[in-house]
Amino acid sequence: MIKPDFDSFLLLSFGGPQGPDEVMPFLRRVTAGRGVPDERLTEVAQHYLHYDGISPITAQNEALLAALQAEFDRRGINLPLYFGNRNWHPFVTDTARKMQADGRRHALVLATSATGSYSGCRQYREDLAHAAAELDGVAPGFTKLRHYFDHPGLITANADAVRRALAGIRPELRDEARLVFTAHSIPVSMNDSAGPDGGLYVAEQSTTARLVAEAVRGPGAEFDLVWQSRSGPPQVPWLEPDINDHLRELAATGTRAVVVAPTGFVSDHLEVIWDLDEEARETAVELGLDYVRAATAGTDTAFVSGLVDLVEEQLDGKPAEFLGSLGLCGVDCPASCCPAPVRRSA
Ligand SMILES: CC1=C(CCC(=O)O)c2cc3nc(cc4[nH]c(cc5[nH]c(cc1n2)c(C)c5CCC(=O)O)c(CCC(=O)O)c4C)C(CCC(=O)O)=C3C
Ligand SMILES: [Fe+2]
Repeated sequence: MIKPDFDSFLLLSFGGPQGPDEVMPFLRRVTAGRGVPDERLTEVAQHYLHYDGISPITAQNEALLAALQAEFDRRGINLPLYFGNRNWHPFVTDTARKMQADGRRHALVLATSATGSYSGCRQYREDLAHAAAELDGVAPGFTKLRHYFDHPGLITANADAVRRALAGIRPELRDEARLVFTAHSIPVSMNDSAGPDGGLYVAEQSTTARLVAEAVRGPGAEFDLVWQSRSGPPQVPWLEPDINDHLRELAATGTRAVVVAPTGFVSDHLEVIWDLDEEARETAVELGLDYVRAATAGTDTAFVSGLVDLVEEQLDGKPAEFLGSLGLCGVDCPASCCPAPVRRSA
């Protein structure tokens, strides 16, 4: 295949409400056809309203864009940057229309999910396809960058954050503090069908967690990978254990301190600050655990530089460094990979 001439860059993300009136429309949009019960929506709406209905994710993506722009400038990469979301303004369809009007023909796309799974990879591909289908005339081409769950930039940023978090644990408990990594829970069936051979989501999340734990504490370091932010109807199995149950289990078996690192997310968005800084912290306090939450990669310089390495990998065909052994999945996914779940009504 002839390599396309890339002329633009698109940051593709989830989106979040920017005021109280936007909360319910946003939640209905996210969960349309997904069988998420109304009680769950009402509960999640309260989490957003706790922050005046403003999800931090949009400002965080704008900060990431500015950091990427600075790194592009530093390296002489001359691609204009665009930003679009799946679920809220700026919608990727509107962004694609703007790109078309600006004469852009082929964009490199960075999704704010570092791993495979329907929600984190295939659905973003669908979002791009829908956006292109909405346009009159020739739509820009979109080439998604590979998954970066094992990229040294992401690992370094998270390892530095875990070290800073450990420094916040009482000195006498620091060495014994348990390293607990979290990622978004997904339905077990979604993990079973993730990647060319299934199970890719858990495999990639485990790789990130292991690489970060080993960067901090050396080869063979112990760690736990658990899940947060479960949605869906109660009768459908999702990945377990939940972080709160896990903290109870740890406390019951003698753990006195934990650092919780949400390595499954790239910014401190609402699911991080609510589920970990409010809920899980409260659980930990009740249990008498020392608890410090590590920051996500955000605009960490190692992370941003690593992302730009992925851009350069596409521009000059030079493979970027990666530490894991799961290959370059995320660049040329087979069509059968990470299929959409069966739609259901609430
Ligand atoms: C794998 C994954 C990621 C990580 C990859 C990625 O980053 O893309 C992620 C990220 C995010 N999820 C987010 C928010 C929500 N996710 C929900 C619901 C769901 N998430 C799912 C999966 C994931 N989600 C799934 C399988 C559902 C069930 C409905 C469905 O099958 O689609 C719901 C509905 C209400 C509820 O929580 O029940 C909300 C509000 C926000 C924004 C936070 C903010 O506003 O700052 C972000 C970044
Ligand atoms: Fe989600």
